Amino acid sequence: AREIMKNQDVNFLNRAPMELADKLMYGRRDLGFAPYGEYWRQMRSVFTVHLVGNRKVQSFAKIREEEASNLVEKIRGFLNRKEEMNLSDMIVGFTNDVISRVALGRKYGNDDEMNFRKLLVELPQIVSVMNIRDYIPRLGWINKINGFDRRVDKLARGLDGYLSDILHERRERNKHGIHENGGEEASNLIDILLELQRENIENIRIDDESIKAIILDMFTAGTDTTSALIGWTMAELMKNPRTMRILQNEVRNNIKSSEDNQVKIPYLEAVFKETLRLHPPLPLLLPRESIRDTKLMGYDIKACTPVLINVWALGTEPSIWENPQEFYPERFLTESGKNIDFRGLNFELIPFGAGRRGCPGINFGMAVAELVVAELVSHFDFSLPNGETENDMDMSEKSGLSAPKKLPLIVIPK
Ligand code: HEM
Repeated sequence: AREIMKNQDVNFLNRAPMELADKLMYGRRDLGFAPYGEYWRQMRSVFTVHLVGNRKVQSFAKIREEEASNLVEKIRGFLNRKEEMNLSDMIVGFTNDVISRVALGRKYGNDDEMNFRKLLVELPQIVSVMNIRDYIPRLGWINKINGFDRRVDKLARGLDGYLSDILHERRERNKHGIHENGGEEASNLIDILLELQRENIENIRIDDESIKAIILDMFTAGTDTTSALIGWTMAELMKNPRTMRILQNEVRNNIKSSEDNQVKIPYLEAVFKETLRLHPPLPLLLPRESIRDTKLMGYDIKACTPVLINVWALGTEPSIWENPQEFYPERFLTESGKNIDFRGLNFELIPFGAGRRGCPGINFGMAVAELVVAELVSHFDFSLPNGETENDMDMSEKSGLSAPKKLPLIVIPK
């Protein structure tokens, strides 16, 4: 992993071509699936500087907080009824609402918008399917027979229709230069992209298809990954009541002693590192591809060789980690453990990848995940339904490019 993403990063900067990305992301005009080259470089700079840079992530704090409060209120609705609820579905809905508000400046109210929401939820699920045609082209006919091709075409048409309407609507609204927040600064990503398009900043030519593809990136790359992380964190906390109790105490004490909910809680960070170690949302990262012939640890690698990096194996490798299958956040609080971070420098823990093609949305995703988990564990205790205990919990993953929990997490809140 270090050889590919650090020492020879420049030789492995391409993404392996994926048919679904061609169809759904306007011929790979997004960032995540764009082939290596000038267009990718420009979009990467637009993304990291203008869309998910630190200042931007901070400016979306209010949206995160409002949506986390909405989730807490929804869960409160279950309290008196003592009913079980599907926490996994609620987490997916929450993540989607945050990203929709940030990206599109809107939430879903009427039926038409709810249809769009359904498509946005379906998008990352479809993209994460291991498409047989990418691996064994001769078996591609299977996708025609089982209806997969039709489903993808319908999804692409549906998304494009809604996104074109939204672009038109935002252009009309922004004609007078007044943004939703009444200020001069655009408050959502689609407005920022339209502004960049108008002003032709840094000589980057952004057409409508680039805007639509970049917006879809937020949903493909941002929602499934972030909700898988939140879902796994809650599942591991339910499975490990000792850890849940320590975390609840830490969070509740911190909230009491501080007005500022941006404060870092070391135990919460350790819980996230431990979850990302055991359940990386993209266990094989996003497939890369070599851009030229090279020699890798003595082997000859041809140009255009697809590369998969098994970060799940790195996170559970017994020669690196003590009791690797045990959920034990304290390992990240010891003298040696506290220096291990997930930002691409410590190759034993690289759930966000590393190097120039590493995830640009780390701060965005972690800000959403940290806030909502802190809110959930500080407001509620949770138990399992039907007298189940933590030993009965099924912790298997769904298979695909992303790996959320296979069975939904059903809980009773108190
Ligand atoms: C817990 C949440 C997340 C995880 C675990 C995650 C993980 C990853 C991984 C493993 C990659 C591939 C890295 C590589 O090839 O080295 C990636 C790429 C990417 N991620 Fe994330 N991600 C998360 C959240 C987000 C969010 C919230 C956004 C958007 C705001 C985002 C946007 C992207 C984009 C655009 C790329 C492609 C970058 C490129 O190809 O240049 N991610 N992510």
